[in-house]
Amino acid sequence: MRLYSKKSLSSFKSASSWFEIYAAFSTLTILLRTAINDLIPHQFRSYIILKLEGFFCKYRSNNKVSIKINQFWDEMCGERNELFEAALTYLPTKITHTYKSLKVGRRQNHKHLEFAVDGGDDVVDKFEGMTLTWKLNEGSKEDPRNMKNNFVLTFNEKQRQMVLDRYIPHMVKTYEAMKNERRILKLYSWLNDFWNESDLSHPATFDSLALSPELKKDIIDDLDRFLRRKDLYKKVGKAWKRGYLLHGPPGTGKSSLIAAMANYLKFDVFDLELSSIFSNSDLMRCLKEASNRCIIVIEDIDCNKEVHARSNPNGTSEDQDSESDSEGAKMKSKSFTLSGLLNYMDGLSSSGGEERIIIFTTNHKEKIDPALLRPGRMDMHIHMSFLKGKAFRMLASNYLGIQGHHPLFQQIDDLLEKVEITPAVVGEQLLRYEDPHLCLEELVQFLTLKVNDSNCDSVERVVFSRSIDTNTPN
Ligand SMILES: Nc1ncnc2c1ncn2[C@@H]1O[C@H](COP(=O)(O)OP(=O)(O)OP(=O)(O)O)[C@@H](O)[C@H]1O
Repeated sequence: MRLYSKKSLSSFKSASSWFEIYAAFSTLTILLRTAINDLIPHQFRSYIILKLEGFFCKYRSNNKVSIKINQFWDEMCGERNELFEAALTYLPTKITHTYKSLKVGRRQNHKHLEFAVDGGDDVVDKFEGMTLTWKLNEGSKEDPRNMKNNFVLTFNEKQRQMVLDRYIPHMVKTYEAMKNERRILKLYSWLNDFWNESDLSHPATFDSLALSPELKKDIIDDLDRFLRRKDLYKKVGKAWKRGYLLHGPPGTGKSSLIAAMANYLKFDVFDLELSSIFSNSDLMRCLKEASNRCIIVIEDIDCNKEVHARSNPNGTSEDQDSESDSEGAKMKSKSFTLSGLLNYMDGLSSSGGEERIIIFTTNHKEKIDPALLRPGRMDMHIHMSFLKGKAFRMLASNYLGIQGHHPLFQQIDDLLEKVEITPAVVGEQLLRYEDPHLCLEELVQFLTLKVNDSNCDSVERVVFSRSIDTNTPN
């Protein structure tokens, strides 16, 4: 019994001493907290906390973090995430020979094989001393509409800022360069209120164009200068766009030059038929919907009634008044005017700040409203003329593989000086035989006939006009 009471007494003592320690510790904590709160300013306290966190983070340096890159930025409206596309293109360049899940394929009409990673294996990339691991998570394969794929990029927590500031931009830049290199250019035509897309398969390049070398150089220099001058355009407050007017007879290569420019710049082409535009707001919408880094082409601008009808306040052409009532009413709703087009050309109605090239073509420059032709709207007027000596050498080189001199060249040059003939017609002649020499001999005969014909024509014309003169009563 005594033993029991001694034991309980000692346990009571030890409990009370624990309690005393706890009470003293609590009091000290409260005192410290009050002192810290009262004496140390708030900003200084935050700074110390930050430093302490940083210090302890060092001991957690192997912590991994991940970022997720979804296929769609906004899944509701199907807006694609370009970073996902960038990763999809970039990662196949980073796989090693041990990678097990590579997909290989070639799209229809594409020149290059394409590679893609799939979710079976991680891709490990090294960049500026960092190791980054990519994993593709594929969504439901049963329902392709619900395929919400994503990439998970895992790296060391310490490198978070480096990844965001340097690695991701590096990946996007590589992707842009690869995209440009392999790109299939697109041709868009405005039909039924939207741009219809197809591949631009026109093979023309500046090398294949028969143009005088000086003109070719001027055009290339002008394009290069325009692309280099983004900052200058911004500084002087001009929209970053350049207008070209291509004029000349049919078959002199206006369309071929547009394709050569597109292939040179790697710009898509938006071909706008003005007769499918019914109002200025239509015009603005379709021009705004054209992507940046593109060439907007308005062909045969001289053939467009609305563009001629600037002086008419309603913007409707005179011919329209003679239309039947219902047709007339429909046409009256057409309020597309030249001034709408001029506003766009002046940059008032353009959207983004990216480069755009606008090309008008015409067979009759003299019929175009001078307002459209002034610099700032049409910056460079390019005359596509009939075929002459220097340009013919290029056709001979491209079509027949004749580099340098050929004994028939001088004769052909002389004949070309006497006749107006387009590169399209001569090109057809050069395709007739496989033997280059035979082709040139036939061309000499063809041109000689043309020269004789044109001489006869002019003789006939003189005779005809004389006979009119003699028949005309005084
Ligand atoms: N300068 C040229 N260099 C090389 N080929 C040319 C040239 N001009 C015309 N051609 C050849 O003639 C064909 C027709 O030329 P293109 O359609 O470019 O002429 P265009 O001036 O646009 O004619 P149109 O005014 O009738 O549209 C082209 O497919 C091309 O093969």
